[in-house]
Amino acid sequence: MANIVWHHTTITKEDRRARNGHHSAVLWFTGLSGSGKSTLANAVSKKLFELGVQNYVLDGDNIRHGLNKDLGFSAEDRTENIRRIGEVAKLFVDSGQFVLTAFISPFERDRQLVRQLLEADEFIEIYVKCPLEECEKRDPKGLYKKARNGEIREFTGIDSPYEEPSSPELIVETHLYSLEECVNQVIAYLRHHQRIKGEK
Ligand SMILES: Nc1ncnc2c1ncn2[C@@H]1O[C@H](COP(=O)(O)OS(=O)(=O)O)[C@@H](OP(=O)(O)O)[C@H]1O
Ligand SMILES: Nc1ncnc2c1ncn2[C@@H]1O[C@H](COP(=O)(O)OP(=O)(O)O)[C@@H](O)[C@H]1O
Repeated sequence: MANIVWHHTTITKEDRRARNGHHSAVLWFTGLSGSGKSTLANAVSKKLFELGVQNYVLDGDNIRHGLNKDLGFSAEDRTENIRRIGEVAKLFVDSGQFVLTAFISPFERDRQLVRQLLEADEFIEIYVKCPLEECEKRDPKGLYKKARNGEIREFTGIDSPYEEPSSPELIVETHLYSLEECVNQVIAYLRHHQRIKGEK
């Protein structure tokens, strides 16, 4: 970028991690609308909070009301949505915290670009897997019904694609396991890979 010089901060990411007593990373939840991304991200956030792990949830609906309110659901806008969220997530990692992101993020390439923004141990892709039929049955916001009626266009899974992650760190199947079991699977992953302390 012309005439813009990166300013190095006095307090480093390592300083902040040392103060917090834990690693920092992105937990990137991806999946269809209604698969359980928000529910799961918030439940994992609560569990991490109880364990004394600094964390914050970035959620699709909320970000689209503020930072990304200029973006719609065309492929280009979804790509820009994920690019900005990736940059924000990186700032959270730099601040020494865990950041849990709950976005459909339907394109493999966009998720890969976010992964490349971060160090290898800072990006944990969690595929929140649930069959379309089940998501449609849940329809927590009534959006699938609208999409089927033609009231919403370019709806993921109906007339806009979802590309399954090719090699996620974790797959959580919300139609097979309870919310509590899914939370435990995420926490177990973090402990097993020494991202947080504790036994499992
Ligand atoms: N056309 C269309 N397709 C998909 N989703 C739609 C659409 N229109 C509105 N919504 C609502 O917006 C939420 C998805 O926003 P995201 O930012 O996660 O989408 S994306 O990652 O840019 O694809 C999504 O939220 P979740 O249900 O939490 O996934 C929907 O509530
Ligand atoms: N194991 C599970 N994990 C997460 N959500 C689940 C699970 N089982 C059922 N659900 C339900 O599925 C719905 C998921 O909605 P939501 O979290 O808004 O999905 P998304 O953010 O992916 O659109 C909620 O009504 C939630 O109670």
